[in-house]
Amino acid sequence: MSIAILGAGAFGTALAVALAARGPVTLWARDTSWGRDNPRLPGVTLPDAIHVTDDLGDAARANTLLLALPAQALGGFLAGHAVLLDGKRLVSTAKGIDLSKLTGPSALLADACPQATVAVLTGPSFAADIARGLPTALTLACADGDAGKALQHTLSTPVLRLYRTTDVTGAELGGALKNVIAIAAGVVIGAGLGDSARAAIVTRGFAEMTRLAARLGARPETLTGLSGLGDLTLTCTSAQSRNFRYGQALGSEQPFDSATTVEGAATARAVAALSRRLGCDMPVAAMVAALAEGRVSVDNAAEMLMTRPLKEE
Ligand SMILES: NC(=O)C1=CN([C@@H]2O[C@H](COP(=O)(O)OP(=O)(O)OC[C@H]3O[C@@H](n4cnc5c(N)ncnc54)[C@H](O)[C@@H]3O)[C@@H](O)[C@H]2O)C=CC1
Ligand SMILES: O=C(CO)COP(=O)(O)O
Repeated sequence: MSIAILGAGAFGTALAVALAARGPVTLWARDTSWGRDNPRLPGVTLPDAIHVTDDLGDAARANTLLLALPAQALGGFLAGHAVLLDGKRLVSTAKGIDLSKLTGPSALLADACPQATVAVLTGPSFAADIARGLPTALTLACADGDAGKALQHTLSTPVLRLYRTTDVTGAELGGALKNVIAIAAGVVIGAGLGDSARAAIVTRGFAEMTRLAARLGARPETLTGLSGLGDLTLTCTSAQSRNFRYGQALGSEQPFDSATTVEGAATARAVAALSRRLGCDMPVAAMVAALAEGRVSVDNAAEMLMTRPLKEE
């Protein structure tokens, strides 16, 4: 099975390093001027088994293509290149909800490439950890159980352990929504509101993650698995997380580098639109969207969440 990774950001590069332990991997990037040392993943020199190319036609000859692009870039990329990808095994690593279509990456892939086998790779995993060969467990979600099993075997290594599910909706929503809650957790810590408040926002955030996911047809157990609770735990507790750090900057009114990929900001806006459409109450996500757009202050956001009507848990 030949493998290519499309997108040489931190995660695409880290996956290439991990999979190169099993055999040759092609890594496609728009710009390959960095040679064997990708500034998106500092301190890692690519092993020889990775073929780096800026020729998408060359990369797309592989039969398994991992799309490691940000969620808001995926639709535009597919609009330009779907013809090269259709019919392949396509695995998205994007953790977000497309703002214009209000869908996850699997629907974008299926719409653009109707003959492809579509899957999602998600779960708790920092690129730097994967690139260092630290043990990591992820979820491979594919609606076609046999295709999912084949992909699980193709993409697992001794240190990259993939569990599989056919619940693509649940797996990709877990990965997208945890980023929104991680921003909220970062805001709490950045604003000095304390660890107790963080535990509260993460738990209530998880409640609304499961509520929206259930409305969209996800299975509850998927949300309590690696792709949901697992990734929520990681992202809300680690300063390695860009979403958490962005939240910290918002909470402490510090500047944040706008070139950093922060999936949860756009996804919070997408979730706010979805929650209005579905009549599904998502107060933490709504507050993250308002904070990211500068519509409320941190003090107001905390007060608004604390003074909502009292209710059963
Ligand atoms: N970094 C991490 O630890 C993890 C990231 N992810 C997810 O993987 C996805 C990618 O994240 P990262 O690699 O970390 O982001 P990144 O910001 O490091 O890299 C994004 C890459 O996508 C490229 N790109 C953007 N738009 C493009 C387009 N239209 N065409 C071609 N290339 C384009 C950029 O040039 C860049 O190389 C995100 O959805 C993220 O949530 C998932 C698990 C872990
Ligand atoms: O998805 C991730 C870890 O599982 C990476 O999180 P950040 O995008 O917040 O860095």
